[in-house]
Amino acid sequence: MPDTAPIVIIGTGLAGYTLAREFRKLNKDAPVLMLTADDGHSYSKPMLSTGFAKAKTADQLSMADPGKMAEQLNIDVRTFATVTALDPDGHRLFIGEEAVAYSKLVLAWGADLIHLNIPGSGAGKVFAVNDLMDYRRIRDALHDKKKVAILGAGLIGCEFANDLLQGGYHVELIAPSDTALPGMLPKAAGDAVVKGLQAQGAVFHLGQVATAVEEAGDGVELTLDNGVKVQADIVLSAVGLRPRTTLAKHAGVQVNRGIVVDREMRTSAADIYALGDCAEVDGHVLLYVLPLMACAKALAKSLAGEPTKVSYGVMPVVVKTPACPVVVAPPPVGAEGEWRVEQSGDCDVRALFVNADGALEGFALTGSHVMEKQKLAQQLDPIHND
Ligand SMILES: Cc1cc2nc3c(=O)[nH]c(=O)nc-3n(C[C@H](O)[C@H](O)[C@H](O)COP(=O)(O)OP(=O)(O)OC[C@H]3O[C@@H](n4cnc5c(N)ncnc54)[C@H](O)[C@@H]3O)c2cc1C
Repeated sequence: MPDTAPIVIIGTGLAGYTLAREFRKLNKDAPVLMLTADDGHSYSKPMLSTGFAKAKTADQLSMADPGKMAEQLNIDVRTFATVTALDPDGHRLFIGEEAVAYSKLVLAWGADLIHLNIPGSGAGKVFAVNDLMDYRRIRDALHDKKKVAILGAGLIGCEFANDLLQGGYHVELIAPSDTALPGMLPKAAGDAVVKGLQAQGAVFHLGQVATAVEEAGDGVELTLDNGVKVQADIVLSAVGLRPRTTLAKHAGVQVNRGIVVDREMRTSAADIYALGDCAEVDGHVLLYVLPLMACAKALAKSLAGEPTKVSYGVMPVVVKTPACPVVVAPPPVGAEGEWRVEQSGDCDVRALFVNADGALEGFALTGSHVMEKQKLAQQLDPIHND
């Protein structure tokens, strides 16, 4: 490895750019090279599922182009530079045939969309949104159109349903679950979200999967497994994300559900770190902004010479469905206990996850109960206590 090799960060999402910004606060001039497979614009990904309601174009959601980021942070940014392999022993990575040396390497390359591969001639009208370029594509596809079929009723499916409804679109959601946000919320709270979105005009096909997607006129027709046909201008697939692990695994870096890192974001390979949607930090795979911010701050210090462990506090997740507001602090994986649910009206649910000793381990709040977030969060133990 040449002495002059830069710190290389792969990924210019919130994880990559936040790390670069935090690092520059501590070290003004160590060379940093950022590589990204996309156009390198800095944007807030959570805003993508609020863009139709606010009538924002992709350009309006971009906060800075890569040139501006490079100038602001005194870094190099290479766009449309897809890393194809890692060579941890040689302290190199590859962009196709080109080798790039690093002193330290940070993997901030996010998560892959899960694709369903539904058979039929309409596959070209199935979209998914996981970055600003996807958002640009779906906005273009929806120009002058009115109807969207959404596959999946998880966080992203429900947020886009709410957003598209607010933007004036007709929305039908198709999901195999029996309620919204399954796995994240107890059923009563998921049902409150379903009712809230229905009140805004959404049509739900729960307990169903799409078995075919065929072109029909300018749009598509989906066939559900109960035989029902759903017509739409386009389909938005929102069936989930999976941390990107393939290149790391091929390079012999330990992966599990995500790229395995300790609380200093160190992978199993020397001088390689990971954070954000691709990382499994101390056993936690949390595809949200607050965890990656905490990781970026800690890793910036470590890269600047002060080894620092990340400390996760209590990090409730706000689901952006104003039709039925939701805040959830899921109980720890494997926690034993029960949901105690109180409900008033269609949309107002307070669900508390309580263990055998009566201690609060998690909560899910909808409607007017979201106001209780702070009070309840104070009663939860942080993920890390030190
Ligand atoms: C619609 C939507 C709404 C959301 N809303 C919220 C919310 O309200 N609150 C919240 O906390 N979280 C929310 N999230 C999740 C949150 O946005 C993500 O956890 C976070 O943005 C992930 O950032 P990241 O930098 O890890 O990954 P990404 O933003 O996905 O960045 C990955 C980067 O890596 C690059 N890359 C990938 N592979 C390669 C390669 N081989 N070579 C080079 N570059 C590569 C990509 O081009 C990109 O630059 C939302 C997510 C979505 C999709």
